[in-house]
Amino acid sequence: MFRSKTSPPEFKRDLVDLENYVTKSMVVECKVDACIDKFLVRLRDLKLLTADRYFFKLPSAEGEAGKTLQGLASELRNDLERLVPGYVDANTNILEAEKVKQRLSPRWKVIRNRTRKSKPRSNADPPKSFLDRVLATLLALQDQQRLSAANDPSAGARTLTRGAFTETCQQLKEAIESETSAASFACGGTIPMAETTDSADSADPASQPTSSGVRVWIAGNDSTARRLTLPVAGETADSSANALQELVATCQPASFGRGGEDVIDPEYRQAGKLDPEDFLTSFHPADHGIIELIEQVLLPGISSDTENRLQFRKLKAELYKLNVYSGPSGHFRKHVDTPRSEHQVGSLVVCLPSRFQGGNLIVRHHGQETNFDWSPQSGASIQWAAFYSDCEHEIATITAGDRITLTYNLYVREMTAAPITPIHPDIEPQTFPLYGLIESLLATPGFMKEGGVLGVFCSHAYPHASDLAELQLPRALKGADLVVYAVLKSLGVEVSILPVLEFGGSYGSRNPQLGITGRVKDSGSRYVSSHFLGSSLEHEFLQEGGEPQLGYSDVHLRNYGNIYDIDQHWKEILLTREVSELDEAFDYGEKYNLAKKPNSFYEPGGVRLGPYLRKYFTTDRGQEEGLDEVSTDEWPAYYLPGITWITEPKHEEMAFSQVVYGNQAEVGTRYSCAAILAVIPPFSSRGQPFQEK
Ligand SMILES: O=C(O)CCC(=O)C(=O)O
Ligand SMILES: [Fe+2]
Repeated sequence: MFRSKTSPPEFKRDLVDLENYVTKSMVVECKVDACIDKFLVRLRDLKLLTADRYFFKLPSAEGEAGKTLQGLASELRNDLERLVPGYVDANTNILEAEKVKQRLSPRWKVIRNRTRKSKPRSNADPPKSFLDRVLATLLALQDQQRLSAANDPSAGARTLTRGAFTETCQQLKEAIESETSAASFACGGTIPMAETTDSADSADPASQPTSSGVRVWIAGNDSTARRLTLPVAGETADSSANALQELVATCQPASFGRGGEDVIDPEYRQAGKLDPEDFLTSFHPADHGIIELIEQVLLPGISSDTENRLQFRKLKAELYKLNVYSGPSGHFRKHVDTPRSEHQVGSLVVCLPSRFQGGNLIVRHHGQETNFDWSPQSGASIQWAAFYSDCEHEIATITAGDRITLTYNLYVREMTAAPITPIHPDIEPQTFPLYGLIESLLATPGFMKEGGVLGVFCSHAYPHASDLAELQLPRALKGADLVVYAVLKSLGVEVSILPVLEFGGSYGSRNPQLGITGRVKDSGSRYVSSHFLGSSLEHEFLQEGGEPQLGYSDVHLRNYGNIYDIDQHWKEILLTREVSELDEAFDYGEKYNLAKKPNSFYEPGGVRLGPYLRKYFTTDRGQEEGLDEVSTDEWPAYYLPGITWITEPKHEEMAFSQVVYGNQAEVGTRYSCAAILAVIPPFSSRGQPFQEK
C-alpha cells in the first residue's frame, strides 16, 4: 500500500479505544474458553477423551459414555449461559454448535500440557510460590484495570499520574545503574619482595606482607624437575637468565576458547603455558591474604536474617595455568574467561617478579575500566588482580622481557559449618542510596498502589541455564545485582531470580516510557524485525475504525489455580494470552501521540517468564514444527504482561536448541536472560515500618 511520507495518517481511534476493544473481545473469548477447558478436563479426568498432540475425538453418544457426555454437555451449556449469556442458542445441541466445536481442538492443544507431570523439583522450591505471587499480583492488577476501564476513570486518582510514575521508575533505573558503575568489579595489589632475609621487619607479622622470592619447579621428561627462583638474581644456576629462558622454552603455545573450541591463534593470543600438572610453585595466594581481600571487595555478604547463609560465602582459588607472555609481541586480545563451573565467579592473575615492559592488563565492565600497569615494578614485586568472570579484559603487547603469571579460577563455596564469625564485613543494605529510594517509594501510597511487579535484568552474567543455578544464584550474585537483591530483601519485598526467554528476537520486556525496548544490544542479525507491513490493528482498527478479528496465542498455563473454577480460570487465560500485533500497534500509536490509558496493562508488552532456572538442553522434537511451537512445549514459560521493567536485558545465555535433521541439519536456538523480579504488595498491605521477613 502506498502511503505518502509527508502527510501523517488520520486516526478514527486512539490507544484507549484499542485497549478497551482488546479487553472487551478477549474477556468474552476467555470466558468461553474457560467453560470449554473445564468440559475437556472433566472428560479427560473421566478417561473419556481420545486425544494426543495431533488427534482429538469426543466419546460416542452411545451407552454409558454417551450419557456422561450429555451430562457434561449440559453443564457446559449452564456455564456458558452464566458467563456469556446468549452465546449459544437455547435450542441447539451444544456439541453441534459450530462456535463450540471449533474451540475444542485448539483448547485441548493448550490445556493438554496440564496433564503432563511436571519434573520433580529440587527441595528448595521458592520460585514456585514466588511465581504464584507474581501471578496473583498481576491478576489483581488486571482486574483493577478492567474495572476502571468499564467504570469510573477517576478510580485511580490516588495513584501516581503516569508522568510521576515514569519519573519514579526513571529514578529507580538511575539508582540501579549508578550502583552498577559504583560496584567494584576488579581489585588488585602488590606484594613487595623482601630485600634481604636479615631485615628485622620480616619477623614482624604485623608488617606488610613481603615475599622472599618465588620458586617454580618445572617437570622434565623424566622424573626430574628443574628449579627456577624469581626474580632472577643471576647468582645461582636456578635464578639465572638461562633458567628463565628454559622455562620459556618449556612452555607450549597457549590456546583460548573460540566458539566452544580451543584454538591457537597468535594474532589473538601470543603466550606460552604450562598446565598445573607440569609445574609446582612455592607461591600460594592464601599466604598473602589475597583471598580475604578479594572476598571483601568482590564477595560481600548480605546482612539479613533470612539470608544468613549468604554470610558464609568463601572464595576458593584453583590454580589454572602458568603463562608466559614474552617481548616483543606477547599479548592477549579482548576476551571473557570461560567459566569452568556455575560456582565460578571470577579470575585471579598473579604476576611473578620478572622484568618486562608493556603488558598492561585492562579490565572493563559497563563502560568502566581498570588498568593494571605492572611493568614499572615487574622486577621487584608480585602483583595481582582479580575480577568477575564476565568482565572483558585484555593484555596489551609486552614489548620486552617476560611476563610470567599464575592464573587461578575463583569459586564461591558455602561454609556449611555452624555459625562462625563472618570472615568479611557484610553489605549493609541501608548504606546504599538505592535503599533510601526504594524505602521511600514503598512508603508512597500512589506508588504501585494496587501492587505490582518490578523487573530488573541482572547486570552481570551468570551461568543461569544450569540445574545448579537455582541453588547457586542468590549466593553467587555479584556487585550491583547483589545490592539490588539485598536492598529489596531487607525491605521485606519478595525477590527471586528467574529466566526470561527470548522469543522472535525480543525479550518482550518493554517500557516505552523509559526507552526500554526489551532487546539485547549488539545481538546482531537475530533481531531483525519481521514487521514491515502495517498490521490490521494499526490500519483497520486505529485508522479506519474497523473491528478486526484479533489474533492471539496462549503460551502456557501453569498448574496454577483450579481449572474447574471457571470464574478464576478465565482471568488466568486473559492474563497469559498474547494478543498479536499489540506491541506494534502501541509503538505506532505512540509515534503519532495517540491518547493512552493512564496505566495501560498491555502497553509494556509481555515476557515469557520461566518458573525456575533450568539447564540448557537440546531437543530434536518437532521435525514438522517451528521453533516457536516447540518452545511453547519444551521450555515451560508463562506469558506475562504488566511487569514494570526497569532495565534492559544484558547477558543472554543459550536456553535450548532445536535440532532438525533433514536433507540439511538445522539448529534453532532460543536464548534467555536472568532477571531479578520483585513483588511489590499493594499499599494497604505494605505495613509501616518495614520489617525484615
Ligand atoms: O595475565 C593476565 O593479566 C590475564 C590472563 C588472562 O586473561 C587469561 O589467562 O585468561
Ligand atoms: Fe582472561
